[in-house]
Amino acid sequence: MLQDKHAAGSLSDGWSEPRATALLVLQDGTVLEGFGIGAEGEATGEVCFNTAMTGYQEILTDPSYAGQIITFTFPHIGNVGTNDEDTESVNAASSSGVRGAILGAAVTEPSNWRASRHLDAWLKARGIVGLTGIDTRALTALIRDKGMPNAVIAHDPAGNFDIDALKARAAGATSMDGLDLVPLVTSAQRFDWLESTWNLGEGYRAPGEFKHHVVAIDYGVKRNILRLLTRAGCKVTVVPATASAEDILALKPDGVFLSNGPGDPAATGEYAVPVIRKVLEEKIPTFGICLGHQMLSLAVGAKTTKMHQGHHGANHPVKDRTTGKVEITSMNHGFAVDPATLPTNAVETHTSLFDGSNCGIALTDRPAFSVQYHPEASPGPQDSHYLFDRFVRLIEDGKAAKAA
Ligand SMILES: NC(=O)CC[C@H](N)C(=O)O
Repeated sequence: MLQDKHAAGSLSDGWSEPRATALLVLQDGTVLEGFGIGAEGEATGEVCFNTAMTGYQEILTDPSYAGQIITFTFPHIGNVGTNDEDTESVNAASSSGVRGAILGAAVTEPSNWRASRHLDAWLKARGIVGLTGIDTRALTALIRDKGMPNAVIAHDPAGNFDIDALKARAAGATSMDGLDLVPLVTSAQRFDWLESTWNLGEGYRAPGEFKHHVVAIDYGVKRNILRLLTRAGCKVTVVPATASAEDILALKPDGVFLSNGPGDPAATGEYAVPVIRKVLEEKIPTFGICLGHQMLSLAVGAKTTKMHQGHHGANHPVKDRTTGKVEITSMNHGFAVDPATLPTNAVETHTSLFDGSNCGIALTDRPAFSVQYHPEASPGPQDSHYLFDRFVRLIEDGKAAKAA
């Protein structure tokens, strides 16, 4: 299993191995040696494992990972480099997403026609501290057994580390429980999403072609969600997580979207729930993804709990109980809605086939539904794109009912 060469505080045996330029120090005092990549310095956060085999740039730029360090179970990360399109964060503040990256194999020279930058330089530019050469299988097994630990990654090309101090910082790191991390990643101001540069043909809509107006509450929204809402015919206005219900209603939305985002949903719910309750009172069609799902669930009175190891990957099977169909989904969450706490006006529509956890709800007395996983994927399979059409149908039904 994991070796702790540093139990006695010495850095290496002094002659047989190249000197470590980065250390991963877990809260229980376990120390793993590796080679630093990306930004130098230290990163502290909760370590979770992601099992996706592709899409590392989208994963590393998903604002939902703020406050976390990702260990990739797929060993070869970085071999297609990075590019200018696969960034999921929407605004500059979202560069404060994931804090650290743990990789198995050393990063090779990029080999892909889209690559514009080596992963190492890209990580450095985004301030993400990384290390390679870690036994990520053993680390994943440890997380599976003990849950997601807090940890510090320290990267120093000279290999000078104060191990006792690092151990103390890892042990003293703030728990994710109770942390509202949305302020780190939400947009500072309202804006209309009119990204034209992504368009490569199919799905593009010029501003005049939009059929519906959706207000997206930005708890850390991913770019591909905005793209898919746009593709479904919606003009999207993104508002900060702190926008009041009055601000949102003044925009006269046909639908409201509750985005994904980082941290403990219960903490964000303190200010998000009252806003969502007012939107629901107005019977505005509402769709939530991940943190947005947790916010809708909290708004109707359900509870969220912290998961043992969370779900982070691109191959999670989920059953849509309304159709009986199984979809392979993209997931990234460390908290879950406790289905036993759902009120009678909320039904569980989706369930994880890995562990039976709640993956979606729909309200019976309001036009609102949400899913715990990421139907926009990015990365991941596109099985769940149908949910964007489901949202648009809800909007169209709402408009038809108003007109009648
Ligand atoms: N992707 C997300 O929106 C994550 C939601 C929440 N921060 C969780 O970990 O459960």
